[in-house]
Amino acid sequence: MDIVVFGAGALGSLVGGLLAREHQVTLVARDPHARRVAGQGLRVVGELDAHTRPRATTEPTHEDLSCDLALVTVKAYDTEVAAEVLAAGDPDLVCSLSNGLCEGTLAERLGDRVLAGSATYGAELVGPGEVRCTGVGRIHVGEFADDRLDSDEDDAASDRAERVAAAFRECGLDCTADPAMPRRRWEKLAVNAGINAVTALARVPNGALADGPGREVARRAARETARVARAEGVDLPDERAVDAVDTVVAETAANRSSMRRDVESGNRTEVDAINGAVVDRGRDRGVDTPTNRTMADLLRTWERNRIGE
Ligand SMILES: NC(=O)C1=CN([C@@H]2O[C@H](COP(=O)(O)OP(=O)(O)OC[C@H]3O[C@@H](n4cnc5c(N)ncnc54)[C@H](O)[C@@H]3O)[C@@H](O)[C@H]2O)C=CC1
Ligand SMILES: CC(C)(CO)C(=O)C(=O)O
Repeated sequence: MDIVVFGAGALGSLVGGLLAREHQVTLVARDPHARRVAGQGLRVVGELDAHTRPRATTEPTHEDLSCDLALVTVKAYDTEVAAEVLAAGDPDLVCSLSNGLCEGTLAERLGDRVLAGSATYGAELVGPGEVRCTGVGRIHVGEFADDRLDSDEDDAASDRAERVAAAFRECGLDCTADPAMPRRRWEKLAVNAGINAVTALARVPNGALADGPGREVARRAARETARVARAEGVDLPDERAVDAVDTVVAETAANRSSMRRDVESGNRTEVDAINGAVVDRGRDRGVDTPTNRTMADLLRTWERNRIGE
């Protein structure tokens, strides 16, 4: 496959670097990372080990963007720009692995070429040209557009999702084509809504939510997310969302969540696409989301002061 990875920071470099084992991959990244990858290739260290030679550029051409698959791995708040740039090319398929509900923004410009995706691999950029795998996880891809989804969730995944998953597996990535991506996206949103904001605000590792008051706040945020999902027609029971939070807390106990890392390094967070999205969609559907609203307000207060508005 001819694959473009748009926004090759930590996750995009890990996935793109591994995909370059078998496919023609172009990383769209920023310098000095792009320059180093173009010159010396990309090193994957940590829990996985690889040295591959994807192409890398800061300014993709129309030809670069006319590929079989464009993987979007920018932070959620950069999705609109990613959609705009990709729409100037001609990718056959586009799939976001970002957290938050980013597919709608992509579909506005790229239509039914958009697949939904989610990733639980852990990645950190060590420096230019080098990415560390901090956790071997799983990738799921599947249909996003309503008119392409089968009503029976037990049905097989679509052919095009199967094709993408097979291309990932060829390179050693654990990837499954999922016929029930809407539920998976909302379940992941519940996990992020529960864990990320609480750990960022309380400055604790994920494992601190295994018991005590932090656990209760995370569970409340996840239950609210499940209620909004159901109001949108997605079958996500409260217990399933809460179990997902508990499982990820146990599996990533020693991790600093991405939102905590953002806050501790003074960077913008993805709160708008996570807790903010739960609040906004809840408001549209008449579902109250007080826990998510409070956490989103607190994080936005921090963000506004960080950038001196
Ligand atoms: N890092 C991880 O372990 C995981 C991350 N995610 C999600 O994946 C997304 C990406 O996360 P990270 O890779 O950690 O973030 P990151 O900040 O390391 O990577 C995003 C990259 O996109 C680049 N970028 C943005 N706009 C660009 C443009 N117009 N042209 C070229 N490059 C551009 C940025 O420079 C940055 O390097 C987030 O939504 C995150 O929540 C999901 C699962 C795991
Ligand atoms: C799953 C979790 C919570 C792991 O830390 C994550 O996705 C994140 O930190 O953004």
